[in-house]
Amino acid sequence: MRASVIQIAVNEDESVEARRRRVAATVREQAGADLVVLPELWTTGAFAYEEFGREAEPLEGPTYEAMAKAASDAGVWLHAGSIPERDPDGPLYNTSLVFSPSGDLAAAYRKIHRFGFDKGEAVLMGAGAELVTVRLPATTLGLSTCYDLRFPELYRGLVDAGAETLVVSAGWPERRRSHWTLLAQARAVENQSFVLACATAGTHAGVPQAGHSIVVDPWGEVLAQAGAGEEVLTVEFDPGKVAATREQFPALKDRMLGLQPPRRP
Ligand SMILES: O=C(O)CCC(=O)C(=O)O
Repeated sequence: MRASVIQIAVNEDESVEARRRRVAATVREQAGADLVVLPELWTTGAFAYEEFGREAEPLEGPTYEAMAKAASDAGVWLHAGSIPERDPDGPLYNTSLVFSPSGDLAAAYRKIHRFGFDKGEAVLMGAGAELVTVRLPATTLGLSTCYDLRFPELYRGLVDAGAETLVVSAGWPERRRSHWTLLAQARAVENQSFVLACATAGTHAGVPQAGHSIVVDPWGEVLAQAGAGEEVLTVEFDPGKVAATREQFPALKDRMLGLQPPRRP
């Protein structure tokens, strides 16, 4: 299976519309790949909080239209990263879109863990509540977004739902880059799954982005990692390695569920 992880630079000197056109053209260039992955909130930038409301789109808005067409033009499965979604009946959501090679929407995932503690995304957006997997011909994707990476129980839920390839679409800050690489490898090892983690490059809202998108195999080996700038990371991997790893080292079968909390003295 061939995947292209597109690490987009999100800088303020480019309009959202220009970036949308540029990203669509880059997706089209990936014809021949099985799967293409984009980062989180690449229209606005994950830290450009003031832009969220201004650039929010209905689910089937301009980014949806452009990405659906790019997926079908290239004939690829496209994880189109996330958009600030305006729910007509509710708040904004940080919503990832996955398109099939014919350009149909295969899945939408609303980010469950919102970042910012008591500001930014945590107060501006609503929280998703549903785990999302997507069946591809060769593997099952489990979807997650950025800060989700810090919450291992989400990934266990995805694995229980059949995920074999964990996709993390992110806008991760440079300041915590070491956590990014460490957590991507940890999620791969503990879940015996591939991890495809796509981040942004550039600087927006004064926050330098980490870049360093990464692909990790179910044994925790790094198959490819990007540098700091804009880059397309192309990787070939054997989805059969998930079943082989889980069979040869069946740690997932040794989970002890339903543990009792400690007794009070
Ligand atoms: O957890 C982190 O360090 C970064 C998370 C983040 O930037 C996000 O979820 O947008």
